[in-house]
This record gives sequence, structure tokens and C-alpha cells, in this order.
Amino acid sequence: MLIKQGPLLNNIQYPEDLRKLKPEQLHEVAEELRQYIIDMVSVHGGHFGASLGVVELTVALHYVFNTPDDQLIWDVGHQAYGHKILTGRKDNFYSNRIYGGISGFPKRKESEYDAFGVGHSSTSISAALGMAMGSMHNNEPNRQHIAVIGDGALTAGLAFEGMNHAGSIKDANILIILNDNCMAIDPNVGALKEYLTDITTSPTYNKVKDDIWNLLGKMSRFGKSARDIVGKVENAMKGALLSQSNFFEALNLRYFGPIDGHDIDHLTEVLKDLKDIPGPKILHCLTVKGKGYGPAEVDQTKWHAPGLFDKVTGEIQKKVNDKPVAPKFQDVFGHTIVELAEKNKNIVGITPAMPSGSSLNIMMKAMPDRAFDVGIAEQHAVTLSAGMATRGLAVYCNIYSTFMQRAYDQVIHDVCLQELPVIFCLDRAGFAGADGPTHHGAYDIAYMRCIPNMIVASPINEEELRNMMFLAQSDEVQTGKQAFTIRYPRGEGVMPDWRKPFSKITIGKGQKLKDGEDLAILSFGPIGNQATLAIKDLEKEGISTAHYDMRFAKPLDEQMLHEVFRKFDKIITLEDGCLQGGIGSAVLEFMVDHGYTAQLKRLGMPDRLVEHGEQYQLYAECGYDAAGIFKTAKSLTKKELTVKY
Ligand SMILES: Cc1ncc(C[n+]2csc(CCOP(=O)(O)OP(=O)(O)O)c2C)c(N)n1
Ligand SMILES: CC(=O)[C@@H](O)[C@H](O)COP(=O)(O)O
Ligand SMILES: [Mg+2]
Repeated sequence: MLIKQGPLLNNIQYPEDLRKLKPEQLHEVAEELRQYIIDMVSVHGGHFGASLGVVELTVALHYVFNTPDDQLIWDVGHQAYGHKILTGRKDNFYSNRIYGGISGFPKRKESEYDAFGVGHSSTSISAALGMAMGSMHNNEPNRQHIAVIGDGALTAGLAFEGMNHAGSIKDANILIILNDNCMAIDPNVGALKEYLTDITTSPTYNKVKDDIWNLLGKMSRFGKSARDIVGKVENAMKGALLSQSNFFEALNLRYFGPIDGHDIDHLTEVLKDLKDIPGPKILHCLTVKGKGYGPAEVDQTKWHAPGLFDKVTGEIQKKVNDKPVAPKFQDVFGHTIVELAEKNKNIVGITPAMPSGSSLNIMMKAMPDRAFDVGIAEQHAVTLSAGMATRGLAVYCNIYSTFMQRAYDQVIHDVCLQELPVIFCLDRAGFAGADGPTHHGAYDIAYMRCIPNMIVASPINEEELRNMMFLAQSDEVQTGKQAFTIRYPRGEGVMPDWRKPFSKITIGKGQKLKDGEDLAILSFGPIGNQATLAIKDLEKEGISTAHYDMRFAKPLDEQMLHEVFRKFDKIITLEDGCLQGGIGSAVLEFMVDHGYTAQLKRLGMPDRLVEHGEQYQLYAECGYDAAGIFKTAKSLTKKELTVKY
């Protein structure tokens, strides 16, 4: 579909085109850009509200700063659609997040305007500081380094670490822009949020700040000593006027704002002034997530990434499916934890900033004093869980597989070394889909499997997820010394009728799903359903295939593996995770350790970055969709292909 562009946007391919415009034309550019984002996302999908909220900021930044020489770093990057459109990617923006198309996040190899690759949050301050220090080293005193970070991203320890360091490098030419919209994906949480509201709403502070700002603007023209004097007065007054002393100033970051992040005239003026103020500084901008699209301003969580929608009615498109609908794994988690918690008073739930993504919001609503959103703070979430576990709580700590990478030391040091039975539910394990390599849950089988005192499980379907969650909170696990990881993917399972009574699974026991004679497929997790499909076609070809669902990557079901290796000399392992160190590696280790030999083919993610696309496209690319499994089985058994894919 051809998306119309406004007349000004039509003439902009790069920021240099934008910079040719008069300041009074920027309003119009911003409106056209906003409209273009609405049009594009409504028909092609992607993140939405965050980009709408920074339209004015995006235009002003590229207008005032000399990008790409000046380094502009977007934190997370889900809000950078306007930036992408203004920096050479307008004409192929239709391919955003689509297989083979441009990435939904800034990416260094995609554009020189993408100063830093992102996807995970809270990296911008450290990266910008690193660049600023690099520029100091290279004797480039005029280069600017701008980190745009949201109030949600600012809750992470990494952001605090960056600010702590930045405040001590007084010559670092770094501007932190705090894009404060009081939202993460869900409403932002924590004491910092309260603090930002305090600064934002103090009327006396705001009046004096505006006066100081004007004075500062005038004095800055008279050189450094005049600026220093104004700066000192300003700091003293800010400190006196705020109910608490200014947090940022206390870290030696000069604090400016708060200002209206949608007032493009003021924004442009302020950014110009800040260009002349050396050293580390922070500009606090107030914005509205979803700005300019009514429904997105009202329900900001729903419109964070709404999927396709009718831009006129605001109706979000539902998936058309003629089959009965299977639930998302995340919803099975959300309902099951409540069901279990109703019976077991020790159960609590933790999420670092993903209440709706993990569906822990179901428990947060039903049992607000037993389910907690701790902000974007994966490390804290894990150690908090560990602390709770020492007091006898059965903690379900739900973290996306990719974000758990942040908390690896905490898993080892604070949980496993301390022999605490924390339950980790790793959502989005396996290919995440359109978010791409920053978000694929590729590594968790490998990184969890190698830690002592860790059980690693994955359900083939919804019923199994429930049973694994049931097992994890049982006395058998909770009085033991081992943590319990359950990994499951993004999206739906296969069982519309999923709410079955709990039944007991034994730790380290797999299950034989089907007998066979010619070869065996050992699968781990829901990707096993692709094997089930492939096996049907293999049977048609006369290839009798056994299917074993491993259930546990650790401990392995050794009895089952002995049975497999005694009976079969052709074996395929299948996992939705990296091949290096995954379940295939575990089976190989078992084979070698026990002196078996077999022709063993491992299917899973290869040792390279796999880009974005629909999950089924990525499985196919890596040869582990049903067709790929079929072909591998065929080539192992060396029979001719007759079923065509
Ligand atoms: C380490 C990490 N944890 C969680 C996420 C998921 N996530 C993406 S955006 C987001 C909210 C960010 O809030 P904020 O920085 O305020 O940006 P806004 O969407 O409000 O513009 C979260 C939690 C992530 N990308 N990275
Ligand atoms: C930018 C980011 O990290 C999140 O918005 C992420 O895209 C959410 O992914 P899900 O849609 O799988 O919850
Ligand atoms: Mg925010």
C-alpha cells in the first residue's frame, strides 16, 4: 500500500534536508512525521506509542545537532521510528520488522545515523559516555553525544551506573535527554518515578527555573565565567526549592527542565543553548506516550505495540483463525500462578517491568500484595527473589529469556550458590520474531544448564507448562536446594482446551510420545510440535520415527537416553535455542560419556545472528520447522524425497 507523505516530509530523505527548513516549518514537519508513523504502523505493525511521543524531540534533535557527526543514541530504540524515517529509511520503512526488511531498532550496520545498536534498555548513558570519552581522547571537543532515555529505562541499575560515572567526567560532552512520560510498557514504578513527579509538579520550582533559564541563555553569550556564576546561583536555588535536593545535580549532572517535550519551538531553542554548555548535563522533557493519536494516549499500554489497526476507528485487528484458539503461553502462566497461589500462600510473583508481556498482571490484579513489578531491573528482580526465598517464599520470577542475560551473575551467585529454590519462568524463549536478534531467547538453555543447582525444563504444550509450574512450587522442589527454570516461547501453544487438572511430573523424566524403528527425534519444548508434524509426513514415506519429549535439559532423563542410544543409530535433537551448549550438546555429552556412537544431527539456532521475521520464517531459515526436520530425517535415513514442501 502506498502511504502518502506530507509535502515537507516528501522532500526530506536525510537530516541535512530538514536543516534547510525555517524554524517555523518544524511544526508542520512534526505533524507530517506523526501522520506517517500512524499510517505506517497501522498497516505494517510495530511499536507505536513511544515513537509518537518523541516526534517533536526527534525533529528538534536532528534540526539542532549535526547528526551523524554528533552521536545520537536512542535507549531501547523502540521509539526511534521518526529517527529512522528522517535518516534515509523513509522509503523502505514499510519493511520495518518484516523478514528481510529493516530492523525495528537502531542498528549500527543499518545506518551511520544509528550511533549505537539497541533493543535492551538502559544502555544509552554508558554508551554515550563511552563515545564522549572516546571523542576526548581523539581531541574532538566539539562533537556532541546525546543519549535519549525514557523514565522507564532510567529505572535500571545500568543507567544509574552510567550517570554515576558521567558526573565524574567533567569535560565529557554528554547530554542526557530524559523523555519522561510516566510510562514504561505498563505504568512506570518506583521511588524515582515519584521523584520525577515531584520535580515536575513543584510550581515554585518551575517559575524560578524559567527565570534562571532566561538569565542563563543571556549570560551564556558572555563566556565561561559568567556562565559559571549563573550556574552556581541556579544550583543553589534549585536545591533550596526542591523538597529533596536535586538527585541529578547531586551526581554533578547539570539538570535542566522540566520542559514540554511537545513544544518544538522551545525545545529547539533549549537544545541550541545546551549545545554551548559544556560537560555532562541532563534535560528533563515531559511527553505523552501516544501523543497525537487519541486511543493511544488513553490506553498507553495497549498501544505500546498494538499490531495492525484501523487508524480511523482505532480498532485493533484480531487474528483471523478458523481453528479453535489456543492460549498464549504467557496467559497460561498468568492464570496458573493465580490458581496455584490461591492454594499455596507462600507463592509470590515478580516481573521486571513486563506485567502485561508476562501476564503477571493477572496476579497483580487478583493478589496485589503478592505480585510485584520492580521496574526494568532484572538483576534486582533475581536477587530480590533470592532474598524472598530465604524467608520461605515460593517465588516465580518471570523474565524474558533475552532480558535474563542481564541477571546472569545474580542467578549464579545469589540463587544457585546459595542453594535457593527460586523458580525462573523464562518467557519468549526461542525465536522472538519481529523484534529480532536483540530479543531472541537464544542462549538460556546453554547458560542455565551449566550452573550447578539448577533444574532446566520446557513444556511441549500448555498442560505441561501448568504441570511444571505445579511441580516447581511443590514441597519436593521448595524444600530442596535447586532453582527451577521453565522456558517457553512467545505466542500461542497448541491446546485450546488447556485448563486441565494438575498432574505430577517427575524431575528429570522425559516422555516417549511415539515409538518408531528407523530413527529417533529428541525434542525439547514446544518446538517438538514441529517434529510431530514432520513425523506424520515421514510415516507416509515409510520412515518409522520415534519421538521423545525431553522435558528436562537438566537433569537429563538418563534412563530414556540409554533406551534411545541402545535402539537407534540415527538421532535428531531439536531445540528452539542455540546449538552451542544447548540440548543437542547435552545429548552429545551423554553419548560420549557413555561410549555410544550414533549418527546424530542437532537442529536449532546456528552460531550466527539470525535477523528478524515471523517465528515460522526463522524456524524455516534455520532448518527446524516441520519441513526442515523432515528433510534432515530424510537425509539421515538416505531415502528419496517424495513429499514436497
Ligand atoms: C533490559 C530490558 N528489559 C526490558 C525491556 C522491555 N521494554 C522495552 S521498552 C520498555 C519500557 C521502556 O520505558 P521507557 O524507557 O520509559 O520508554 P517509553 O516506552 O515510555 O518511551 C520495556 C520494559 C527491554 N527492552 N530491555
Ligand atoms: C522494545 C521491547 O523490548 C518490548 O516492547 C518488546 O518488543 C516486547 O516484546 P513482546 O511483544 O514479545 O512482549
Ligand atoms: Mg516512559
